[in-house]
This record gives sequence, structure tokens and C-alpha cells, in this order.
Amino acid sequence: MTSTGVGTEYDVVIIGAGPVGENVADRVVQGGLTAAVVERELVGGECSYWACMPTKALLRDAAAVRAARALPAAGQLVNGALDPAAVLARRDRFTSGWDDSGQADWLSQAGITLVRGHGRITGTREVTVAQADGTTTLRARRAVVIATGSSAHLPPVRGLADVVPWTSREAAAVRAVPKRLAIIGGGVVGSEMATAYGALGAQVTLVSQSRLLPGVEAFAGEQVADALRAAGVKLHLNVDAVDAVRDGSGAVHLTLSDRTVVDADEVLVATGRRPNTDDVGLDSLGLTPGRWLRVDDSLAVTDEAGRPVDGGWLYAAGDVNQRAVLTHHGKYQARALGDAIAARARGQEADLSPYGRHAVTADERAVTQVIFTDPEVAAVGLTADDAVAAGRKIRIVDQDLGAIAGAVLHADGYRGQARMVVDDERNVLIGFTAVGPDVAELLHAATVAITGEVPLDRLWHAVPAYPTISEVWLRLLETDGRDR
Ligand SMILES: Cc1cc2nc3c(=O)[nH]c(=O)nc-3n(C[C@H](O)[C@H](O)[C@H](O)COP(=O)(O)OP(=O)(O)OC[C@H]3O[C@@H](n4cnc5c(N)ncnc54)[C@H](O)[C@@H]3O)c2cc1C
Ligand SMILES: NC(=O)c1ccc[n+]([C@@H]2O[C@H](COP(=O)([O-])OP(=O)(O)OC[C@H]3O[C@@H](n4cnc5c(N)ncnc54)[C@H](O)[C@@H]3O)[C@@H](O)[C@H]2O)c1
Repeated sequence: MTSTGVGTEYDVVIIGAGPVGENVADRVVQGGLTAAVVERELVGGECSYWACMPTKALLRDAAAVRAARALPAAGQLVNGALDPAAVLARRDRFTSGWDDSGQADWLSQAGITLVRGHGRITGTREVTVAQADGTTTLRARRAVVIATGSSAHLPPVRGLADVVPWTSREAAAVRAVPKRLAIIGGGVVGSEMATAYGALGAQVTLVSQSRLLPGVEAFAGEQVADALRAAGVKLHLNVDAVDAVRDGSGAVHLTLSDRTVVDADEVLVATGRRPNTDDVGLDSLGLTPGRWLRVDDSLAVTDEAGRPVDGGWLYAAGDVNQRAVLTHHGKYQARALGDAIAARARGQEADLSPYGRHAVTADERAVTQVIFTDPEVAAVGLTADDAVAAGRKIRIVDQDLGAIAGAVLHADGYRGQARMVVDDERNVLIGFTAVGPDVAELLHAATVAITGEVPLDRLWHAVPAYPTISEVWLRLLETDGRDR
């Protein structure tokens, strides 16, 4: 575990080798600088070992089975239940058995120095790494980047810590599927895990203090909720979990605010994230540990007044700045930031104009997300409610996906819906949401339209192929009408 060939001075020192830290390092090295990245656990971070990749591997077999069962002849070939052992074995391939040597090798080939250990800022452009056999102090000539990510947030439910709940980590790395799983939280993690564990044969009960998937359009959450109920998942929505007890037999009993008691073998907490900033030396800079880091447009860490701290050598990218708690947006920030640091080192100004090379405009205008429930949810930009709350004059256009020829062919009984949110004044798309089987790949067309600010008049000339589900675009435009 000790690092070899570690110098002490680099152009850039990055704390955290998750997807974001790795990408910042890669961009600065490609820009001609030197970089060291400090990692206390596994190179590749949460996404590779406990989040995106293993959870999508847990979901994929069930999605393929569902697709086959929606067709008469293919469905006849699919009998019986999923074999959890086979699903978990495939999941293990994606995590390389929680061995990061492949990713560590990639860092080395990319010319990035890996320093294993826990990094803390201990002075201006200085990071001290605590290791099993001592400490190493690294100095950065140009910048330090905090890319330490986030961890599960535990809600204040009485007795919860004593029942030793699962977080998304235990759920993603599971070795044996429990018979009964209770999930607290109906956001993205809770909904995906309910889908996965239901398909793996667990009796799942999900409790959420909000509706299902509160971050996306309500119709999408409702269709996912209907499908989960149809799959046998019990949903308790708009109630709180207030008390948790594990009895002598090992069973957990969750009491809800409506006095319902949920019995389970394990309880998974999926109630959001907290930043990994408790112990990275923020106090040495006058910042409060444990908070999300505030950043300006260049991703420089700022104080409460919005001024870059200590003259502007400290940056934060990825989950830890809470701009968009998603791998692909964190990596987008990483590309912009790494290139900006390298440009400044060459004496150039960073281009922070809205679509400039070093800007992170998409974090504000076009956050993309696919939720891998069954049905899937694909969303980009603003929801109708968000747009109205932001004071935008909008029109909403809805389309039943079950009426599209490509969808009808895709699966018998196809159910889904799409919505576009249009800026009424500029006649451009500012939001798109679809829910339905296999809608994930519909998303990028919407993302391109929003980012390109393509006028709807022009979108009429983007002709979707027949018979694909993408014909939803034509139907949305027809519903909206051409005479504006
Ligand atoms: C269950 C789940 C499923 C998800 N699925 C998706 C998905 O499908 N698609 C998607 O886009 N996003 C998904 N996400 C979100 C995604 O995992 C995060 O957005 C992403 O991992 C953020 O990357 P990061 O590099 O900022 O942080 P992380 O991946 O958390 O990496 C941070 C790294 O920093 C290290 N570190 C922290 N503190 C220190 C320190 N002091 N010293 C040294 N090292 C330190 C950590 O060990 C870690 O390796 C999911 C999240 C969860 C919880
Ligand atoms: N496919 C993907 O892109 C993907 C998958 C998983 C996670 N993620 C990311 O990870 C982040 C975290 O996801 P998450 O699901 O943990 O958070 P979230 O914010 O999406 O949802 C949290 C949920 O927990 C509920 N809740 C909070 N406190 C509660 C309590 N005391 N009792 C009952 N319910 C309670 C909330 O009402 C909400 O429904 C998300 O921001 C998401 O972007 C992304």
C-alpha cells in the first residue's frame, strides 16, 4: 500500500482519486504539468466500487429479462427467477473484486503520481498525507484540488445507528440477498435499490418522507412507483421513519410516523449525501469542516462572502461542491478545471464565457441524469416546476410514449411519457424528461438541443427515423404546433 517514487513537489496536488480527481490529474498532465493524486481507499472512488458501476450491474439482468418478457416468443424462453449468485458474480467483475490495481496502473501510465493515504491541507499549497508508516508532505506549485466526494447521510431516526443500517455501500457490495429489505429514502438510490433487490427476490419495503423521486417530474416518479408496486414492492410515501430497533433474532423493526411498523432483515439508508470534508484541513483556511464546498465559476473554493480563499490556489470539483452530484458532471468539471489550471500555467487567461473551454455552464443549464429503475427515467435541464420557480415563462408539452409506433414495436403494453419544457420567449427547449422502458438513450438528443439552444422551428428539420422511440420528438413538436 505504500507509494513508490513519491517526490514532494508537484504543479498540482489533488486530494481524492475518484472519477473526478483522476480526470483533473489527467488533464493537467496532458497540459504539460506534473500532478500527484492522494487516495485513502480505492483509486476510482465511490463510482467504480460502490455506486454507478456495481449498482447498474445489479440492475442489468432484470432489465434484460423484463425486455424479453414484453415479447410473446422471447418471453417464452425466459422462465424462472434470476439467479442472484450469477448477478453478483457479474457485479464482482465490474468492481475487479474491489481491487484497484488496474486503475492505479492507469494513473501510472498517464504519468500521474499516486500517493496512498489520507490527505489534509496543512498550509498554503501544502497537503500532508497520513500513511500507515508516517506522513508525506506534498507541495503544490500551482494548485490544490479537493475531489474527496461524498458519503451517505444518516437521518436522525431514533435507534438507527444501533441497528447498524446498510448504506448504498453495503447494498452495492452485497454478498447474500436478504429475505426482507427495508429502504429509508425514495430518491435515486432508494428507487434503484428497490428495483434491483425486488428483482433479486427480496421482499422490499420503501419508506420516504416525500413522493418517489422528488427531484424529477412528478409523472416520472408516479410511473416508477406504479411499476414498483406491481413488482411487489411496498411503498410508504410521504411518511417519516421515526424509530428503529433490532431484536434478539436479528430482525429490524422500523416504526413510521403513521405508526405503521415495517419488519425487515436489513435496513438500507438512502436519504442523500454529505460531503467528505470533515477532515481535509479546512479549518486551517478558516472554513468550516463537514460542509459542502462553495465554489465560484472557476471552481475556486470561496469563503462565505464568495471570495477565493487564501489568494485562490484551492479548487473543489465533483460531488464535494454539490453542483451536480453525478459522475459525468464531476468529470465535466474536472476537464474544465484541469485545462484551466494548465492554461494559467502557460500564462493564458481561463475562458469562462458560457460555452468557453473552461466554463461549467452545463451544471446550471443542462444537468443530465438517467435513473436506472424499471421503467427508466431520463431527464435533462429544468423541470416545469423548477422553471416556474426560476421565473421563466414556459410552455409544457406532454406525449404518451405508448402511442409511438417504435415503442409499441419495442415492447407489448409499452407505457411511458415524455415532457418538454419550452422557454416561451426564446422558443427553445430548457427541459426534457422521459419515463418508460429503455428511454435512457433518448436523453442525449434533448441534451444537444438544450445545449445548442436549437430553436424549435429548426428541430422540425431533425427528422427521427421510423419506427423508433425517437419519434417522440416529432409527436412533441406536432402537439406543440407549428404556427407560433
Ligand atoms: C448508489 C449510488 C449510485 C450512483 N449511481 C450513479 C450513476 O449511475 N451515474 C452517475 O453519474 N452517478 C451516480 N452516482 C453518483 C456518483 O457515484 C458520484 O457522483 C461520483 O462518484 C462522484 O465522484 P467524485 O470523484 O467527486 O467522488 P468519489 O467517487 O466519492 O471519490 C472521492 C475519492 O476521494 C477519496 N478521499 C476522500 N477523502 C480523502 C482524503 N482526505 N484523502 C485521500 N482521499 C480521500 C475517497 O476515498 C474517494 O476515493 C451514484 C451514487 C450512489 C451513492
Ligand atoms: N442513476 C444515477 O444517476 C444515480 C444513482 C444513484 C445515486 N445518484 C446520485 O446520488 C445522490 C444521492 O441519492 P439519494 O437517493 O441518497 O438522495 P436523494 O436526495 O435523491 O433522495 C433522498 C430521499 O430520501 C428521503 N428522505 C430524507 N430523509 C428521510 C427520512 N428521515 N425518512 C424518510 N425519507 C427520507 C427524501 O425525501 C428523498 O426521497 C443523488 O443526488 C443522485 O444524483 C445518481
